Amino acid sequence: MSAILEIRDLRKVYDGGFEALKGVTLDIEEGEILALLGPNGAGKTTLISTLCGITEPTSGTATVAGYDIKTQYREARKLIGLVPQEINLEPFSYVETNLHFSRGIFGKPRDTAKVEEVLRKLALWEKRSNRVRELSGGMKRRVLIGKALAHEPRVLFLDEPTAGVDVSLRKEMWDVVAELKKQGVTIILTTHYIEEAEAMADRVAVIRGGEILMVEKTGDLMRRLGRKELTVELREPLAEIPAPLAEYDLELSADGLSLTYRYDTQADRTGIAGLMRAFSEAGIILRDLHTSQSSLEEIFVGLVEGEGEAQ
Ligand SMILES: Nc1ncnc2c1ncn2[C@@H]1O[C@H](COP(=O)(O)OP(=O)(O)OP(=O)(O)O)[C@@H](O)[C@H]1O
Repeated sequence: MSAILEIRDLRKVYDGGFEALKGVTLDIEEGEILALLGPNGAGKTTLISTLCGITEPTSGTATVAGYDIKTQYREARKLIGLVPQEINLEPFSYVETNLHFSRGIFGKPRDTAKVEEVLRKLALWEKRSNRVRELSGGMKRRVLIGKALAHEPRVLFLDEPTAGVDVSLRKEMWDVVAELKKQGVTIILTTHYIEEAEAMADRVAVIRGGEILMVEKTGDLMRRLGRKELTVELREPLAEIPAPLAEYDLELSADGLSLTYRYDTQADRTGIAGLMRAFSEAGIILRDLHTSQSSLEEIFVGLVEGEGEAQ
């Protein structure tokens, strides 16, 4: 896979001096779903708006399929579809008309077959002749996605697709996103919910205070989320991990004086009792023990705190 979006040291300082993006660098692979996870005010919308050309970056660069978002704005923007957070549809407009109109804005010729394809993909074909006001909330959100897809973009931004929607609608949205991924669309979605990132995303980028704190595959992230570390200080240094301890996930420090054991707090058994027995059988004398949470947990605790402050 190759990167379709390359973001390099992107900064945004708003008029008045507030620095909303502090040098964001990120690559997004073609066909992947990336969740941008962060508390209120983290800079998620600013990042999306900057990439879509709604907000000017103060410095740094970004390219979409090689096109620079500033110097080759038109080419770059054509490749992007943006689904905003708010439902901003004209209530009396017809579903199908919205999609035709959207294609027109991007200078694409009228294409009934293409619009039909998008409407079918979003299970909206039966509703094509309905007015927006006659649709359910979930359908309206799908029309927004349809509008964003009508000009055949390669990258789709979904800004909080499920903010304020009920559980069944949230699941419906997850299914729509999964279907789009199958069709090869690259998707970047913003969310406050770890659960949502887990359900949809291939990778998660955590943003806070205008900085990307980490980017990681969703599966790895979830595995690490429930993990803790036990550090065992030894009286005598070890040259290597002794054979009786080989079955445990242990890491020996460079000075040989401490061993770190990672365990899953959500597992039925942490394995600590067995590990302690193995230490004793191997004749290893312990000086001290302490546990710590993995840094990822700290990041998430920090995120939750950040969210609390903003509300
Ligand atoms: N036009 C603006 N002028 C000045 N500051 C702004 C402007 N737009 C956003 N900000 C500030 O930039 C920071 C990032 O805002 P942004 O909307 O990007 O965050 P977000 O992560 O999308 O938050 P939310 O989850 O609440 O939508 C916030 O502190 C916000 O107040």
